Amino acid sequence: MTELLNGKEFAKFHGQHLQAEIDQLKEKGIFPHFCVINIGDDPASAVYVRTKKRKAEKLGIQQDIFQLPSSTTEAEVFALIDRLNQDPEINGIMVQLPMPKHLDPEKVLDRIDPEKDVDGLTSTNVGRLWQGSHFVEPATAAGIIALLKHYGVELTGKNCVIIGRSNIVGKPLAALMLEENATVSILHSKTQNLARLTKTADILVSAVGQAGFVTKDMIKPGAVVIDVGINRVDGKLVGDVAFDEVSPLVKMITPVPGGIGPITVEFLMEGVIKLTRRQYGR
Ligand SMILES: NC(=O)C1=CN([C@@H]2O[C@H](COP(=O)(O)OP(=O)(O)OC[C@H]3O[C@@H](n4cnc5c(N)ncnc54)[C@H](OP(=O)(O)O)[C@@H]3O)[C@@H](O)[C@H]2O)C=CC1
Ligand SMILES: Nc1nc(=O)c2c([nH]1)NC[C@@H]1CN(c3ccc(C(=O)N[C@@H](CCC(=O)O)C(=O)O)cc3)C=[N+]21
Repeated sequence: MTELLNGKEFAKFHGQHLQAEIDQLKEKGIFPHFCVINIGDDPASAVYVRTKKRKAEKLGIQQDIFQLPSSTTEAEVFALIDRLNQDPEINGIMVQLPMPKHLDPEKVLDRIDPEKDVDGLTSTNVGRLWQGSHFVEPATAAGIIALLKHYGVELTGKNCVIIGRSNIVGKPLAALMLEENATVSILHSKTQNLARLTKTADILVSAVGQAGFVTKDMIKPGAVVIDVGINRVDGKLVGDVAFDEVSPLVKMITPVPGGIGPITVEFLMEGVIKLTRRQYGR
């Protein structure tokens, strides 16, 4: 029998622990506060920003959303980030991706104080991640590891194959999987004979962004499949995995929607709380 890894439920479960932590902080007079900067009018980003807002509201985390026009200059974004970096009331900052083409995402993200970097995407925090001295992790990667542990999936010595090498998903997940003693392969658009490699996966993660990308001929029977992809097909939300043909072959699989998406949002909030604790701990 295939087990469905229910991200929505896991996020709810995890949220209860997080809520208790937030309540404790509030008793001490500490009110976690984070900011989302969204530049431009990408429709998907608008949805994610709203989802984060709802989640933060539910948990009682204070938050400000800065909606900037797509014509925003680098100097203007820097000025805003600098102001938030210096504001002692603000514990976490994130800049929604993608940003307009004329802005250099690496440069913009690097303007964030690493101590307030909720996404863990500043070069300092990426370095710490690969060094094993990290205090905040990119939310999707952290959430995937937590989900697998929650469902009792063994990672030590397992072959983990990740399709996609983005800074936001593929690379950070590879770092965390290594830390969990998995043997990691990262596949991308120049990889030859993809299926030969995906068939070695005990844990297969797809973060490509193409509906129907992972098909049954790419699967080792009994594998655990994590579908990070978010694609809209005829107005419907689907992942990268051809779910109907793949799911009967596997031990466990995440659905889309209701899989990694809700977990990502949950772990972004956890990032805010971790950073808040750290700022008050010093
Ligand atoms: N559920 C969630 O919480 C989240 C979901 N997402 C979703 O995950 C997906 C990936 O996002 P993100 O990581 O930002 O993606 P990017 O678009 O930055 O990267 C996609 C990756 O897929 C690789 N790729 C593209 N085509 C192929 C191919 N034919 N064969 C093998 N590899 C290929 C690319 O390779 P190359 O590097 O060579 O170009 C690249 O590394 C998207 O659908 C996004 O919406 C993203 C973040 C969070
Ligand atoms: N700086 C930055 N950090 C991010 O973490 C970040 C980002 N930029 N840019 C875009 C990606 C994507 N992402 C998702 C968040 C929530 C869902 C989510 O909640 N999905 C729901 C469905 C939501 C819907 O209905 O559209 C689900 O899968 O069930 C999905 C994807 C975060 N990202």
